[in-house]
Amino acid sequence: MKTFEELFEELRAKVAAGDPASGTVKAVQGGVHSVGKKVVEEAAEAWMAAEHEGPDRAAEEISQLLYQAQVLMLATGIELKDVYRHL
Ligand SMILES: N=c1c2ncn([C@@H]3O[C@H](COP(=O)(O)OP(=O)(O)OP(=O)(O)O)[C@@H](O)[C@H]3O)c2ncn1[C@@H]1O[C@H](COP(=O)(O)O)[C@@H](O)[C@H]1O
Repeated sequence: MKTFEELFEELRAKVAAGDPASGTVKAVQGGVHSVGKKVVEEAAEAWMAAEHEGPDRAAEEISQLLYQAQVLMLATGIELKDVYRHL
């Protein structure tokens, strides 16, 4: 189990190091347009799971949505504090 902040730090470090085994590094290299499509895809899957598949499946899809949101932040050069100041 990991928190939102712990996941972001893990992904940030992998991107900074250019870890060749990391799917996140590949996704960030694919650019904002490609990552943005994954955000929309996971948002739709989270919605469908919440409406039709129950809370466990919804939680799983929401975790993927949060992950893709973090990948979008990394692809855009946005840090946690840049987002948090809007909350
Ligand atoms: N939380 C995630 C995570 N959620 C989703 N994904 C990836 O995002 C992609 C989602 O693509 P798809 O929509 O095709 O997923 P899917 O397999 O069809 O599943 P569904 O959405 O249909 O349920 C897949 O490649 C997943 O592996 C994730 N990849 C990584 N993480 C975390 O990020 C860490 C670093 O990962 P790497 O960068 O790969 O080392 C990992 O340890 C995990 O903690």
